Amino acid sequence: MQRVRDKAGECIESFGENLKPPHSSTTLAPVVTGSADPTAPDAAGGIVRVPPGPYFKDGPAQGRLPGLEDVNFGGKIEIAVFPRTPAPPHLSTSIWLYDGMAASLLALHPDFPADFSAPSPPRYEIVDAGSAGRGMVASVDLATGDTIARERPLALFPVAIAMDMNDARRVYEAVVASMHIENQRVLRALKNWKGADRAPFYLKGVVDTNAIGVGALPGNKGLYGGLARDICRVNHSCSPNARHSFDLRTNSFVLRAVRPIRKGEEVYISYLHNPATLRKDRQEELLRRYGFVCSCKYCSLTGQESFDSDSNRAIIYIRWDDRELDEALFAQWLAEGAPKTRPTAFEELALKLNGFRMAELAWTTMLREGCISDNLWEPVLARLVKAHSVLKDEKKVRYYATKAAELAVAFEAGSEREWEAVAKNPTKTDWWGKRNRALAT
Ligand SMILES: C[S@@+](CC[C@H](N)C(=O)[O-])C[C@H]1O[C@@H](n2cnc3c(N)ncnc32)[C@H](O)[C@@H]1O
Repeated sequence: MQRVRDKAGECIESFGENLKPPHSSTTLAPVVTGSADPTAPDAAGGIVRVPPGPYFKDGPAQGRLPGLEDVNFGGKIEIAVFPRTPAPPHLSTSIWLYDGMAASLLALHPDFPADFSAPSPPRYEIVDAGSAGRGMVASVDLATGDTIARERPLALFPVAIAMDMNDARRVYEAVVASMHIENQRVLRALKNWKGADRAPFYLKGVVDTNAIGVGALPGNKGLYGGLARDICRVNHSCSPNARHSFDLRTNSFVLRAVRPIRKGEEVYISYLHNPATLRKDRQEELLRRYGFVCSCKYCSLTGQESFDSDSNRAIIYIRWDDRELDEALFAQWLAEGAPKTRPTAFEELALKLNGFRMAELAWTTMLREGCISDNLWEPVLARLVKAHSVLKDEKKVRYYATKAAELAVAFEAGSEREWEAVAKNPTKTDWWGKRNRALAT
């Protein structure tokens, strides 16, 4: 993993550690360089080594940057502006690339960046969000799985960079200088919440504060992060109502609702590795990695409510960690059926812990806590659909399969069609009536 080091060799924390898993990376094709339109930073859109120019300077930047040629750490660095034809600022992205990466990118996606469509009219507004600064609110009612925003990044950067800090600063400046002047203005408006003590230089502070996960790009294993005009304004919640992803082919961030969001409600994503952890651990992680004290609804709870919230997170966390045991218990429940007589106190506990009840507990806890775990929703809903199929409860099978279909869209699981088919024909699954014994409740 590459890391920024300062002169003394000290490792400087890099941004974007919350980034989502890498995209598939593959190989090669040449990139055209040059510029046809002198008013655009790189109208030809291929690789250019851009002039150093002071970043945030008014006026287009173009041409070659002699001063960057000696910057060569972990491979040669190039700065590419895409697309290759003149594009309006909101469709133009500057990318910090290492040797061979542009060719790899174009080999994988020769039409990179492919066209995409964003919801029109827009479904959000950027507003003042109080102590958290600016934030995004929904301007229409949104259902689970709905696309809230789709946006091309202003710039993409490697998450961790191994080079002299002053060299790193020059490359950052060169990336910004290569950006369309309007995009430089947008970048200038983004906040640096890191402060001098947490970022080695101002621009890195801006990137570290605002970058969103992209994953790995073809031709390099390192993770990338990107800045975007509006999606960067989405604040964090430990119970987020939205989730973002990056679509490499179209070079666009996608923001989707993971539960219904009402018009006027703020949109939140999670910056955490795993939001299903205790409040003090979440707060510690956010402070350490992002330098802010979380003021989300769940971190602001006090007394019994805060205790209950921690208990809910523990249930979600444990269930996530406990898949194998869960499977064994579910198999046991299937094989043995439920007791037909009223259970004793001890048996009642055992009944609560069977594989079916565990799934119910995990699902209702996730709903109560507003925290849909990305690793847990599908196995849990699959379990509930199977269990209710076995019990021939058509209504419940339909309900849980519909929830799964919606979440499959929100989490881009690719299984929405299968879930829709189950919801449509609950009695046709291979689990229907498989265990022909009633569950005692
Ligand atoms: C990616 S920016 C989000 C947009 C930012 N609010 C703005 O004004 O541009 C991340 C910064 O927003 C603030 N922030 C985001 N979520 C927060 C939360 N739950 N509690 C407090 N501050 C938060 C922090 O200062 C954080 O460094």
